[in-house]
Amino acid sequence: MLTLILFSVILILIVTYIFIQFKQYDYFKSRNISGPTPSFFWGNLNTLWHVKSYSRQLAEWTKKYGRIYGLFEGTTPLFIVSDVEFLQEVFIKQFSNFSNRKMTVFTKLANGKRAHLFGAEGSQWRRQRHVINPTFSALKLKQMSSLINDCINELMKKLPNYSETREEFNIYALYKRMTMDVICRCGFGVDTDMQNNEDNIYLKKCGQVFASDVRKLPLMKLGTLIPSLGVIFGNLLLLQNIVARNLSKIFPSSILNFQETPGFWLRHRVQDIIQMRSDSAKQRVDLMNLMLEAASRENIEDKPDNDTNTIDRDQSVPKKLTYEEVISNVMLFMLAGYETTSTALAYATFVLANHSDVQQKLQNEIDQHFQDSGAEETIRNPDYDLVQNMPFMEIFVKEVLRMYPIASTVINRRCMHNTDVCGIKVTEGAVVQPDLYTIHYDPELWGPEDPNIFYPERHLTKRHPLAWMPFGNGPRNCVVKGDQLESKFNINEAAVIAPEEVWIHLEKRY
Ligand code: HEM
Repeated sequence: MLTLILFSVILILIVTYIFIQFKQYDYFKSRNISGPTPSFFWGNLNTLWHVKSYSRQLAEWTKKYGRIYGLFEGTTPLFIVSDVEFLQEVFIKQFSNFSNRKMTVFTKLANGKRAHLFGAEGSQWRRQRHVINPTFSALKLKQMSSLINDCINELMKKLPNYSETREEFNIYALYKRMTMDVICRCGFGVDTDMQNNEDNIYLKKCGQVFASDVRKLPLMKLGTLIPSLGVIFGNLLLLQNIVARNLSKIFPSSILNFQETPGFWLRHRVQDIIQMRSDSAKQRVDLMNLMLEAASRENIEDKPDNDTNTIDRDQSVPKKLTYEEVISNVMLFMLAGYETTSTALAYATFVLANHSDVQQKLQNEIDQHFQDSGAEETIRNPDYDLVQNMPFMEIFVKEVLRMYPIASTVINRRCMHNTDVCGIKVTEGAVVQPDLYTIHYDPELWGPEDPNIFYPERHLTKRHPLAWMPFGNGPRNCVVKGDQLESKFNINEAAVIAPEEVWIHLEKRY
């Protein structure tokens, strides 16, 4: 009898679960929004996990289903949008309803003590952004110019060898090493020399972090499919790493090769460095120091979310970070800056190699500035102000990132409170994901010149505020501001759309 009751309860639970799942798949139909057919349990993930490019697939579906269509990650509904008015509502006007990103296993894991700016939510995010925003001010970046220039000069020493032999070489690899040196010096406080030491362990570990697509880890996939169990999968991932780390200490040369993931390895190194820096009296101007100045050993109580749309003007937010948060953010800057910036530089080089007219214009502007400034020191060490005064450089960079929006997949917003956007009901938990390729190549937004052509001057015409968003948009955009574009390239996520290699050959001008 008891067996029969138990069996009936389990059966009812399974049937209810299946019924709720099926019902969820009516989400877009009930709103008259079309989209590719989801399959039971997976939603559209089975397709998305197997396509070569997530962003290109979204653009393909936009051609078929229109400017707003629906997808499912497991049972989570995703609005895929290339309608800029809708996006303006979500990213700017209704920011308080859409202040967080899509939930991932890492977001769940990072919630609480360990959260960094990218993953933090609500009032914790607001406090962190309040502290970190000034760290990326023009003044602070200016103070870091010499650290950055040293790394660029190291790269410049290498390039003449290639122009003399006129051999083709993969410049992307050199950019990666240079970018990592910059990040380690500015963010990490370690004077690495990866450009001359290819075996550097930090370079290897960072390379490994990007080589493996974390979204495809089995525990990450499970967390995406069943978000309600995300905390459990996240903690299993953490446990797996703690066990591997301790086993590798006990059996350092075991044939079983116990290893924590590269991300966890990096986190522990950052922890050691922060400890050293906090104990040392020596000061240096870098991102780590700027954050350590705001670090507190005390517990920080965040007030309940007050739905403020502004960050800088809100004086009630405490200007403090915990040590755990400093560690997480140093790690974040390292990962957020490395792949994005080196890839952007690689695309910029690709464009210059293919457009001699653009190359010439940029060269003229640079030559002109150096002639005007005259001083030998400025020529060797161009600073932030000099680079800010180059209008063609600015539109060139903007056009590179319009055609190659490298971090488009990380731009999304999760609905926090049921609301209405442009007449469509969006419920708590649903995600809005812009289809950036369609937006950036939309002739209505970017014409009359063909958006498929590299034409920097198109940025001289005023466009829709949401037509260009390689750094996202609204209060939760990239922490390095738009007016610091060029320094972004100097300063420096598997979400980055990157080429494998960029082979070029150099010729001496004189
Ligand atoms: C070409 C270079 C870069 C590109 C294309 C880029 C792109 C992006 C994008 C698309 C986002 C998401 C924005 C949104 O959701 O609206 C983002 C966020 C972020 N980026 Fe960047 N980024 C770049 C460089 C950097 C650098 C150098 C750093 C720091 C060292 C950085 C730190 C961050 C942080 C901390 C966030 C999270 C902001 C928040 O949630 O409040 N990025 N970035």
